[in-house]
Amino acid sequence: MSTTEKIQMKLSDSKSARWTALFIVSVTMMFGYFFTDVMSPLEPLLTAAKGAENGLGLGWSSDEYGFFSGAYGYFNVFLLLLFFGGLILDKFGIRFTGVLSTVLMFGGALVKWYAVGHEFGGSVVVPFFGTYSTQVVIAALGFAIYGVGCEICGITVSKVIVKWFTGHELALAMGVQVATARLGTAAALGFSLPFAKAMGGVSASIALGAVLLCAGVLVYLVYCVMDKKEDASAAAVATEPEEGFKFSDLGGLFKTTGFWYVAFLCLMFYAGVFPFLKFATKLMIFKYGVDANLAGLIPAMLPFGTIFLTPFFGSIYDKYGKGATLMIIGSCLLTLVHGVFALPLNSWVLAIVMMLILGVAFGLVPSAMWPSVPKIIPMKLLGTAYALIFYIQNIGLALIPVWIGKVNQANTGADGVIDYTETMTIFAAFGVIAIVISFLLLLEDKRKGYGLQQPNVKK
Ligand SMILES: C[C@H](N)C(=O)N[C@@H](CCCCN)C(=O)O
Repeated sequence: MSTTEKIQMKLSDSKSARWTALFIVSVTMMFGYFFTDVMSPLEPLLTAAKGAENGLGLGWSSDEYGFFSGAYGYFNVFLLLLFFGGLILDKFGIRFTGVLSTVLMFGGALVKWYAVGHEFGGSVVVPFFGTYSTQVVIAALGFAIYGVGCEICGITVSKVIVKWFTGHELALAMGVQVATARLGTAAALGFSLPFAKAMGGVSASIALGAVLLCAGVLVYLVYCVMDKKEDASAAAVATEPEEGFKFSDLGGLFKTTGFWYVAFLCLMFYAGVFPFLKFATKLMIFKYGVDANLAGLIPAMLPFGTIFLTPFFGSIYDKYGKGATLMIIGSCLLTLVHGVFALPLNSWVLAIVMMLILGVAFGLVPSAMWPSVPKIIPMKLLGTAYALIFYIQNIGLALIPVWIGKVNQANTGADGVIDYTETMTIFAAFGVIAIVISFLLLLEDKRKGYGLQQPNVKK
């Protein structure tokens, strides 16, 4: 049999097979993203006085809400679990790590659901953070466990996509996966608050998320069957044995400057998006005077825009290249939007326009950044590389909500209204740093020839 005939036998060379694999893992991630943001639009209820808002208020402070929101990243960052997750992925493979991570997500969700649905007396001192009510601390514990699962699942899915799409439509596939995930975020931002109100409790939205995560475990098991078939077909056509992961290879990863630029761009860019979303619903109410029942819909526009734009920009990158340029433009837009949010302009129309522009930025940077990683780092280290990037990003996801929660608390007037000028200036500053890093990445690409400005699809 000729080599060409052998290559055709690989399962991932079948267009329908690789897009089916992508669809399956994307659905698992979508359920995860729903859960990640299911609490964001509930901030007005969580921070309303106990029993207020038709008995739905939980009486959390802004500081407690910030502590809880950051919990997603605590175990990933402080216990280094995400870093170990990357090593587990490279060592034990996609099937084991994927199942482990989806089960962790589901388990963490159950703990959070239990915490929010029950009354606990007293408070707990959390070293270095502050003193929070027992309910907040247990909910944060559940969210921290969930966060470990979700992040490890994220790096696993990234590796799945690189495995199936290298040499094909890699950036488009990553864009489609991210777009599907954004559907989950949009659904959470748009429906979580009305759902909680209709069902008579905040915990109802969390329960819905937990049910979806349970389905996510089952969906991933279906992917495992496909993955096994792909491995069998790849082994049948392999001409050379694939080089395995060795701990000694990590040195090369640490010495790659381009890798660090991507990691810090990721930290700064995502610091300006995900933590912002956690506070955006209340921003719309207090700064732009939007009705509390509709306020979640404006932040929900952000992920909706990216559903179309991320695959669109991904296919531009696949066909025409210019990955570093796309990242620079995205970082500039992020800065513009947060800069405008910091200004004393209170029109809700402006808020909507800015949210749409942020959606463009949020389409541009992820569509170019994630497919650029395999151009800088070899496949055998990809799990660890994605894990380290996610790790550094999680430092921001863990600590920035805590910081913003405290800033909002400090800027809350006697009437309970928050002045968002300082908060939004902080977010704008993240954008400025992202611009600088993305230029450095472009220069490094010119120096090292990673091919970030080159198309991904091989003609
Ligand atoms: C939150 C998570 N760590 C993250 O960064 N997610 C990215 C998508 C990563 C996909 C990589 N192939 C996002 O933009 O949501």
